[in-house]
Amino acid sequence: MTERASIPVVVNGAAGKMGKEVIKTIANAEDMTLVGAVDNKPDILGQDAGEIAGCGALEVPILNDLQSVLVLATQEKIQGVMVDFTHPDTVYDNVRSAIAYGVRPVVGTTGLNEEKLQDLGEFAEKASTGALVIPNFSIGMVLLQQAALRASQYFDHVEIIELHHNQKADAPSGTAIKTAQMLAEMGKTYNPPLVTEKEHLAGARGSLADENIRIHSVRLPGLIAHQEVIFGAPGQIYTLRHDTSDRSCYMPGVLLAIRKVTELTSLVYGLEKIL
Ligand SMILES: NC(=O)C1=CN([C@@H]2O[C@H](COP(=O)(O)OP(=O)(O)OC[C@H]3O[C@@H](n4cnc5c(N)ncnc54)[C@H](OP(=O)(O)O)[C@@H]3O)[C@@H](O)[C@H]2O)C=CC1
Ligand SMILES: O=C(O)C1=N[C@H](C(=O)O)C[C@H](O)C1
Repeated sequence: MTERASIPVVVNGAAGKMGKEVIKTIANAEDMTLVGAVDNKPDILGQDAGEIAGCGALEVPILNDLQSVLVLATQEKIQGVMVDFTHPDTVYDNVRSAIAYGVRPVVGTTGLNEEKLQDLGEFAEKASTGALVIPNFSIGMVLLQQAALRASQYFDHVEIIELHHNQKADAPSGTAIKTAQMLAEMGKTYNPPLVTEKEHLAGARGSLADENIRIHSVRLPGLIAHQEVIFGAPGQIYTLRHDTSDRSCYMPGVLLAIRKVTELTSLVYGLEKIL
């Protein structure tokens, strides 16, 4: 029997909340090998990524130099994959570096706007390198978005509320932005105004996304990640809600993305496109 070669994976943001969960997951995946780990938290540099993630030593030190770690992902039979859960300010550069080294990015980090996504898409296309940008890896969110698209055929009024832990750097969430984009792609403008509104406190009506969809962001300790899409029509409200209680909910999606990206030659945006 021929043995399938293992996919070499580098995790960027290895000491973060998502990075640690990803490292534990890769350590248990038979078809993947963690070959490198990157983070910029000074106190953990040089320490074993598995020990930091809480799954026991993996003989992979956490380093602070993405370029040299990417090289490690190019030494194996199969082209490597970089999983990125870092920060909105750094993700664009990380993805460009990975593609430049021929390492396929699987990006969970939010904050890539349309212009940057377009630019990365063109770069990946030129390099014939697969890349996945996935604002939300949970299956429940994909199902919520699909239900929202169906509801949008019947409701003209909709608003989005996203609620997250208060360590989140960006607002609104990447998921809420993607949900609004998907609703906007249905080819209609929502929420036709009935009155002239005046905000007595700036931001009271949330932020205005594509096609007049408003997004409201809540940040509180005790929350993880939650989203409501609320449709309204005379005499009725239809509410879709997704709640995350543990970051393990993202891991089946992350594993799927690592496997799928090795088959792609361009950039794909959204988990729904690879299910
Ligand atoms: N797509 C999805 O399903 C999900 C996406 N996310 C997104 O993932 C991202 C990370 O989230 P989370 O894990 O909660 O955040 P954390 O802050 O817990 O983790 C991020 C880690 O990356 C490190 N880091 C920051 N900048 C760099 C850099 N330039 N190079 C290397 N390491 C760096 C941070 O170090 P330091 O603290 O020292 O800066 C930290 O250890 C966010 O954008 C979040 O929105 C989160 C959950 C699910
Ligand atoms: O920061 C988080 O936690 C999350 N970020 C992603 C986003 O911004 O949509 C995904 C999920 O909501 C968790």
